[in-house]
Amino acid sequence: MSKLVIVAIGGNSLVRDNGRDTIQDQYEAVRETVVNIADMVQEGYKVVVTHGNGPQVGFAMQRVEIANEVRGMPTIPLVNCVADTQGGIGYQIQQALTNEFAKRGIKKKVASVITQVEVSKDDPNFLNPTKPVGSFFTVEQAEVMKTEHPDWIMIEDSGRGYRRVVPSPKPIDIVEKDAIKSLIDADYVVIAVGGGGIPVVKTGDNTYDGIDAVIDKDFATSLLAEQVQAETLIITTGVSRVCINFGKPDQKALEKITVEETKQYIAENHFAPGSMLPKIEASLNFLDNNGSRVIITNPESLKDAMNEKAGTHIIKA
Ligand SMILES: Nc1ncnc2c1ncn2[C@@H]1O[C@H](COP(=O)(O)OP(=O)(O)O)[C@@H](O)[C@H]1O
Ligand SMILES: NC(=O)OP(=O)(O)O
Repeated sequence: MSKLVIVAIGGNSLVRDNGRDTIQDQYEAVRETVVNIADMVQEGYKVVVTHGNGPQVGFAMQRVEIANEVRGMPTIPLVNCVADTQGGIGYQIQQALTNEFAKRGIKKKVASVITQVEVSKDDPNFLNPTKPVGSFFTVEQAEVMKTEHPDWIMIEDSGRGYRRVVPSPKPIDIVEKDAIKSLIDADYVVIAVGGGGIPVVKTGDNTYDGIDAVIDKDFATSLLAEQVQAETLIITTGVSRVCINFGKPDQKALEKITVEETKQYIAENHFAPGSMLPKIEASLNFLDNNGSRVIITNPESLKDAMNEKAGTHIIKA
């Protein structure tokens, strides 16, 4: 049986125009990304796909708020916006992959699983929002947004501008993990934990309720990778390699790093919170829980990265 690889697609890598992309533009970005995933399937890898929703869920929240302000339409809770984006992006990936397989004559079925992810209502991250969502704003635009929306909390996101942040509790369990495993065993390419999963809290034995938050998809993906015993975790994002001194004149791209070196770079603050740091922490979690290797790269480098010709590779020692 081929080795199981989990590929996480970054939400920002599916958006090209900071909130002005049409659905067709978003589909085109998905289509370009799945070409690289189809290459991996064609090479014989068994693949599970996860994806982010940071930009998209922020756009959805804004649509809801504008419809409420302008037309008095009922608001939609954040947890439902997460579910909507999980369905919308999952649909695009599912259709684009199915079409790509048909074009190449690959006999593989694709299925998305609506995935609830359990969190704790006592998670301290509910009191300290850190997950950037929606568009990037200049400092001047951010000031206007804060005046218009006094309840918004905004942070600077990796030198790319200011963004609204929402609470991001840590994932504890994946409610639909058995369904996901069954589909993997039945040889499906499975799309799961979209947008980090729909955040839910346990209300009893096998009962759940939604809670407003956006789970980091890198943490949810690493938990899924552990629960389905994946061998390799690949996180695709906007950069081909992780860097130290990112954005500075002495920036250096990393090709292969050990867990110990990675911990040292974390201690030296090389990875920005809310963007690269969660990817690195999720990678270490995965390696700590029986994962073999992690690759962080951009979608177009996927195939080369599998052959160690691209990407940043994190290994145990
Ligand atoms: N040390 C670093 N090395 C490379 N990229 C970094 C680093 N620190 C921050 N970044 C930024 O983080 C981005 C990835 O985070 P983000 O765009 O939030 O993720 P996602 O692709 O999951 O939406 C990169 O595209 C880059 O702009
Ligand atoms: N939910 C989430 O982590 O999304 P991004 O990958 O788009 O930030």
